Amino acid sequence: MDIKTVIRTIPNYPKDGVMFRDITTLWQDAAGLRTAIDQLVWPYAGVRIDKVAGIEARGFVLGGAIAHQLSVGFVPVRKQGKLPAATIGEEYDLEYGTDIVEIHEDAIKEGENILLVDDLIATGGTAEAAIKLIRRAGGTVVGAAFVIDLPDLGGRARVENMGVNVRTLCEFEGD
Ligand SMILES: O=P(O)(O)OC[C@H]1O[C@H](OP(=O)(O)OP(=O)(O)O)[C@H](O)[C@@H]1O
Ligand SMILES: Nc1ncnc2[nH]cnc12
Repeated sequence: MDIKTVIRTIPNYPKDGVMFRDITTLWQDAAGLRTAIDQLVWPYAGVRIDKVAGIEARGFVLGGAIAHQLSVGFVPVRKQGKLPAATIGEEYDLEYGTDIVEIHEDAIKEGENILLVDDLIATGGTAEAAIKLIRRAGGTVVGAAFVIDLPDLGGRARVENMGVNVRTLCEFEGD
């Protein structure tokens, strides 16, 4: 099945000029969700993965399903102030201003292999911050998996320049 055909586009959301790629229409399609999870996971067959890290909020849905499929644990990468125990954080740039993502400081152990998961990569700023966090915690990022790539925004190259292998399932040009 063609994953791209079940991703809905909402023009001018959340603001004028943005073509919002809405993955909820893929999630609500049983075949679409199953296909996306299977296609994201199969390249990592035979690769040692100790945990999946998923980025808030849409990366939680996909990352949770992938962790289950791989029979490994899941680490939430959350926006600042949402995690209850001691955290480490990393700042990243937004279009206007900055934000911070955090993980629990005991979520990843030295030497663990981590697969990073999110729904979409745009500028790559969020993924870059998550990779820095995982590395600071002692983890090795063995791959970064996304359903959607917005290639015009350069995120894939940014993450690959950090030495991380990137897997994406479809591209939307012109964002
Ligand atoms: O590559 P980037 O330019 O960093 O953008 C990609 C990020 O933006 C979206 O999340 P958003 O920050 O909108 O949060 P949400 O999932 O909580 O809505 C998306 O789910 C990625 O996490
Ligand atoms: N165009 C877009 N659609 C959905 N999520 C996004 N995150 C950043 N850009 C996006």
